[in-house]
Amino acid sequence: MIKARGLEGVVLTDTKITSISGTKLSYVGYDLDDLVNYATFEEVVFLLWYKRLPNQAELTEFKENLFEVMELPEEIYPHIEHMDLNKIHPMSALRSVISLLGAYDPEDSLTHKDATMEKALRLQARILTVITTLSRLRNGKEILHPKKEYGYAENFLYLLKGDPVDPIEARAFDQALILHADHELNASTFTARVCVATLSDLYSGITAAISALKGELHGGANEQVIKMLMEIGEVDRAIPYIQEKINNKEKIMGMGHRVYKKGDPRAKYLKKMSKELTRKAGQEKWYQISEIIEEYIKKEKGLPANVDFYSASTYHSMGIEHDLFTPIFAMSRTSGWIAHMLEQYDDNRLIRPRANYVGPKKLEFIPISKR
Ligand SMILES: CC(=O)SCCNC(=O)CCNC(=O)[C@H](O)C(C)(C)COP(=O)(O)OP(=O)(O)OC[C@H]1O[C@@H](n2cnc3c(N)ncnc32)[C@H](O)[C@@H]1OP(=O)(O)O
Ligand SMILES: O=C([O-])CC(=O)C(=O)O
Repeated sequence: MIKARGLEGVVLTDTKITSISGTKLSYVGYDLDDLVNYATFEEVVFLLWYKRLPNQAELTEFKENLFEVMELPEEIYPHIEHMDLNKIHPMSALRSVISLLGAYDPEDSLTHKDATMEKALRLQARILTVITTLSRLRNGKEILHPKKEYGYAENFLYLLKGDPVDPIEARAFDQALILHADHELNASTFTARVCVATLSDLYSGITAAISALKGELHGGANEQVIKMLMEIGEVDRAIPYIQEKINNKEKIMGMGHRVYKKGDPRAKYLKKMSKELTRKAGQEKWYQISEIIEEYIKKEKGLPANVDFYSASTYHSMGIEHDLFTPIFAMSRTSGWIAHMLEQYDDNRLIRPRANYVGPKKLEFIPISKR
């Protein structure tokens, strides 16, 4: 038996979705740099699911199809209204509501491909509405309805904050969604694939994946980054704060990566966005503190910033609530999770590794009355 702690370096499967080579990242053969500069999130979702870029007519239809199913079904609202949304973390609420949406979605056979793609569309469209609805309800705001003329990123910002949607923010947010859309066999994607490899459905896979993304070693790191920035508060406190953490052998959230040892290719884009948007919001200090931390950790520990690091100050500068950062990651990654689950269905084998037993052996059984 081969043993690899944390499955480091283990190749589970072939994939046609995402490739990581050194510090180069591509989706279905397209360089991330081109996608982030020239594509929209919807084009990337289409690419991940259908393994080719859409033409204009296909993209228009895909966007319309997403829009058509964006509203939440009526039967979901009583469940949400029963949740104490000011106490429950939105990532937990999201996990539960996605599971509920699955309960109300028809249980079609997995061999019925069209039905599976319709489910995929409903999931991608409604995860947006779930997050914005959770936020608006807990803030006592009326629920808004998606607008057909808005793209996915714009609709998210609109449903969250209302009009007007700032075009600079909307483009940055769209790019952030592209940057988070897929990342090969990260922990949550692996979780989704393990789940559906039992021939469970897409909702089960997404619920499982959200659960895995929630942890702070994975997607949950972005919320921890903003928490850290807020604790630091001022530029001159950054170095002493980080030094103390390092002396206490604590991890610095948003730094380090299992695969990228020399740099995460997504981080430079988020860094640029953070610089521009914090400046636009008159909050440049969050970018400055982040940059000090990044340089210090690189020099002292040789660790690069990952995708979660600069997304924190970027989203903060857009006025997004901090506990929505990880749900937003989930919203984007739903596209990649779905792509991977579809790929898993296409060439499925149950995922079932082994464990090396190291506990006690041949113990004498003592009946409960004598223990
Ligand atoms: C979207 C994403 O999921 S990106 C990752 C998001 N997660 C984070 O930002 C959390 C902070 N980072 C980490 O915990 C890690 O770097 C991970 C989990 C991302 C990758 O971890 P692994 O490849 O398993 O590395 P591992 O945790 O074993 O660390 C190796 C060494 O580097 C150190 N290290 C790794 N990351 C950090 C960090 N962020 N801060 C300080 N030290 C770190 C570890 O303490 C360990 O040191 P040691 O060998 O002296 O014990
Ligand atoms: O690939 C990983 O291990 C984590 C990551 O960066 C991601 O999921 O985007």
